[in-house]
Amino acid sequence: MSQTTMSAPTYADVVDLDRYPIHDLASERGRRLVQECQAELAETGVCNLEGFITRDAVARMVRVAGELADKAWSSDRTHTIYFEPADETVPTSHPRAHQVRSAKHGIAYDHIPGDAPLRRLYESDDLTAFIATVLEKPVLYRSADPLDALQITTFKPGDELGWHFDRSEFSMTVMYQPADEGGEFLYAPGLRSQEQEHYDEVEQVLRGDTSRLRVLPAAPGTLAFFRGEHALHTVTPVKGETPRINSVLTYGERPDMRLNDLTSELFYGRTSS
Ligand SMILES: O=C(O)CCC(=O)C(=O)O
Ligand SMILES: [Fe+2]
Repeated sequence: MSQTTMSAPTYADVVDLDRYPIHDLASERGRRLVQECQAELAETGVCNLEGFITRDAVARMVRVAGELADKAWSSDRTHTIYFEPADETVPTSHPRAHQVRSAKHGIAYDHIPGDAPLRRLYESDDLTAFIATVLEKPVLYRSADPLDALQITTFKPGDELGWHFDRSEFSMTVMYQPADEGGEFLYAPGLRSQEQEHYDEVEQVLRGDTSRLRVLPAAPGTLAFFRGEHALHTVTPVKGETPRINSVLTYGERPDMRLNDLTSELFYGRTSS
């Protein structure tokens, strides 16, 4: 009797594969998972997969973050929501001139050990293929940025991430430890598009209009993905004692995607070029 053997994925201990069979997308359950994600993305602008990362992998990543704490770059700076220099030709209330504050502690990709659970998952082609399938992209690439492709971020009390559009097309976030209070991911899905900047709508959000905003649920082990290039988003200031710890995994449709020097200096204190 012949038997088909499939070798276990290199990230089999990292993902709850019974619930989220990203190693077997062609199966009926795999196809259903893709369809559910697509429906959620279409409806809410985000696909939020609770319990995607195993409890053990979450605990190990919290440990890795602690062990690498002295490698983290601590930033506390203002910047524009586009991560570009402020436009001095427009009024200060205009989105191109508006300044926000970001303060966080970022451990760059090149510091994360090769055997860390999230690094093994990020570097697996299965995860990239899963996202590409959900987004109906014929091809998708992991970021080519040696610092920003994958990182671990700690937000301590008072830290926050100001309103912004991502420089990368797609991001995934993985939550390891939410804050007791604050540290919420707020977003306005599809606020701008490839064709249109929608400055008026952006300015309304920056002025405090909450009508377009959604909150992303953030239990430990949740993996979420969204089009951060088009959704204006923020992480609200962390309150209480527990630091918020998560990772961002970045992707693009081009194989050569990297941060601009301004953003790299801001979040890692160095550039990779
Ligand atoms: O920490 C988060 O939940 C989001 C991070 C983010 O938006 C970013 O790094 O660009
Ligand atoms: Fe972002």
